Amino acid sequence: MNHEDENELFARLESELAEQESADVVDLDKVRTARTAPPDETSGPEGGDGADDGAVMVDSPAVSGPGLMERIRGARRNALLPGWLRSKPELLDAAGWLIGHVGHTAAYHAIRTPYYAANLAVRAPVGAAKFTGGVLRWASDAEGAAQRQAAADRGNAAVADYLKLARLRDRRVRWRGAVVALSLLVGLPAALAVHILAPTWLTATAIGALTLVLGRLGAPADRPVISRAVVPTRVERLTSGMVERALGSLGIAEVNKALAKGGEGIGFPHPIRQDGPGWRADVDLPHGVTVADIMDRRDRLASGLRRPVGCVWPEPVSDEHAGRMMLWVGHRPLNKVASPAWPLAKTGEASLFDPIPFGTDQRGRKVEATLIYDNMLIGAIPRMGKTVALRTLLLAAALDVRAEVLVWELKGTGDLEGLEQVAADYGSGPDDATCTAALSSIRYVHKDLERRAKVISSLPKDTCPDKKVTPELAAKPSLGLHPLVLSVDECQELFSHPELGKEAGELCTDIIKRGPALGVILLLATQRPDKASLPTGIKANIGSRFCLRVMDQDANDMVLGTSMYKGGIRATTFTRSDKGIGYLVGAADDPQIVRAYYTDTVQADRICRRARAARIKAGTLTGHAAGQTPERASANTTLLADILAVMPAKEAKVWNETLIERLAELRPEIYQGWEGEQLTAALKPFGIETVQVGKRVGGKFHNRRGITRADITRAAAERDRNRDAG
Ligand SMILES: Nc1ncnc2c1ncn2[C@@H]1O[C@H](COP(=O)(O)OP(=O)(O)OP(=O)(O)O)[C@@H](O)[C@H]1O
Repeated sequence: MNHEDENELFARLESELAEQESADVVDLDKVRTARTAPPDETSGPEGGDGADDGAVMVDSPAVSGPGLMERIRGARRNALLPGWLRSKPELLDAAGWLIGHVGHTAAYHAIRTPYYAANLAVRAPVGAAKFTGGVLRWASDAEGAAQRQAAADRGNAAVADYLKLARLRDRRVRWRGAVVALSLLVGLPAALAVHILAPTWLTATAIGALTLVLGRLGAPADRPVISRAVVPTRVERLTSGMVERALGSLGIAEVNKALAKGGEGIGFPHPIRQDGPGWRADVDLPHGVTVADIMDRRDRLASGLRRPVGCVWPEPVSDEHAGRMMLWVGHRPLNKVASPAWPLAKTGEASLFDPIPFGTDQRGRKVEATLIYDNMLIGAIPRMGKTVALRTLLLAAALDVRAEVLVWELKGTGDLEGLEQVAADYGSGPDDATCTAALSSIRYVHKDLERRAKVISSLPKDTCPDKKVTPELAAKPSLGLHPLVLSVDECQELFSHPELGKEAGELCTDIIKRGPALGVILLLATQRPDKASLPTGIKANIGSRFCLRVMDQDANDMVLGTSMYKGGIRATTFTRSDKGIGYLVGAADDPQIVRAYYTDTVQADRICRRARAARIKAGTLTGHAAGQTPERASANTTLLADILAVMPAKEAKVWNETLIERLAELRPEIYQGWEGEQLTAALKPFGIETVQVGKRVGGKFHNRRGITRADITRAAAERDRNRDAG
């Protein structure tokens, strides 16, 4: 393009730009320069305006991110001492193991000492012969015989060598013979002198020692006299190669691609190290692979590592990216490691305001749970350890003398019967009567929420600044703000009850929502964590969850919370023998794998006797345990009066549905939406049964469930009598 062309182009450009409404001012010199300058790497594909704005590259060559100080401040500090030295239980565990190991070895050999002695005595003659033969061979320079023979066999060519060797032998035999002769000359009379002059014990010790030495010498190399007290199991050290090999065996395409590239995609941000009784590897999985993908294949990973499944525990690292995996490989399967005793089993009291010992993690470290301001749901398939875990929490509650404990065990096997001696209310059985009583107990707790809320709101701000129960407030019996623990084992029996379930679910949901600040703790255990047996409100609001083995994703998420399965927290990976082992969510920031402490019914009974004695001393034994009628509440204290109000005296019997319609008109806030079964259940605690009521409607005769007015008046009179007497 010549100069004229260029001028024409810029003239046109100038006029076009002048026509634009925005009338942007363009620096023509710059545009000229841009045309003549070499193409700028930073300009975008559109050029034009971009040249002026200085388009930004997607990947800036400039170093960005936190500065030096920020990086130094954000750096992770390694612990001064190894984990096992900082954790008392781990230290005690290690010390206990060492003492046990040494003790076992000593006892093992002590028992076998007579056998070892006899064995050595039998072998001593062989040993003596071996010793004599050895001395003779040494004195006669037998070790050089082979060389001398070889030199002799080579004939004249090796005469000089032979003569040299023969001279060497003569010299050796001469001085070695002298040593032997001298030893005999001094040794034999010395031995004789010891035999005659020394006390018997010294002679016996000398003969014993000689026998042992000769016996040891006489033992064949392949049959040692002393057998091994412990056979160490060889645990192969975990290496990055093993981890990569195991990951490669999972059939995950991204991992295989990363490994095919030479392992570039799998990283190890920290060295693999010993962590408690196992190895810990921090692994950066290939891009796009999440820890959940690996956890899903835990059994295959274990196979790839050539370790039992119970030894292999991959976990996400919550404050890292989704591909950072903490792989812990134990020396022994978790379910084979002896479970430590519950720390409060023999002595001690508990405070529900402090963390209470609940179990241990894979590394044997104590895991605690704080019950106050919280609730807990425990779920699993049958026989995995729900009741045992619940019992541990209840035993801790029993050991806090301030706590009022209400125990409902709806299986009927008496797994929690030890707690009857401390419980303010107690019941065992899956029958309707127990479920009804449990519901009354729940109503009592629910009603108490209101009282507690009123007490707290009436307290001055300096006594109760956070508007919640504190240990100081709980210690004042006049306020009635002590911890109130309500537990329902096999709660599915109640929640899926055709008549009682709806009300129980609603009340428990309310207790879960309002109870924590008011010192009310709800503990639920279920073996059927499904929609029908676990009201949504409970599932959504419960704070802490412990999920032992379950069979599918739905049950997992029902207990642990929505999306836990997707996040890799999968109680489905536990095996049949992982009893008492589960995911504990909510007790700490991250989900933890915990083996709950195990206490059997005999131990539980003993602990409860201790707790009862402490409660008697503190004057806090109440209700059922104290032989009093437990405090329970009926569905509605005004129900009887309400029914009498809507059922005129001339009407002897009325259908449930008609009664509900009238009640709903009277008090819609209470009775709206009630169903016939709910009314039946609400009347049960008063001892009122529904009956068949026949009625003609539109010329047709209908028979439906209904209520007799006489029953209501009788129940109301009885209640009033009791009230007056009380
Ligand atoms: N923490 C534990 N450590 C070792 N073994 C345990 C542990 N918890 C439970 N077990 C074993 O599992 C068995 C069943 O426990 P538990 O009765 O608590 O199960 P469950 O889930 O409540 O059963 P179900 O659903 O039938 O009531 C116990 O008898 C015990 O042998």
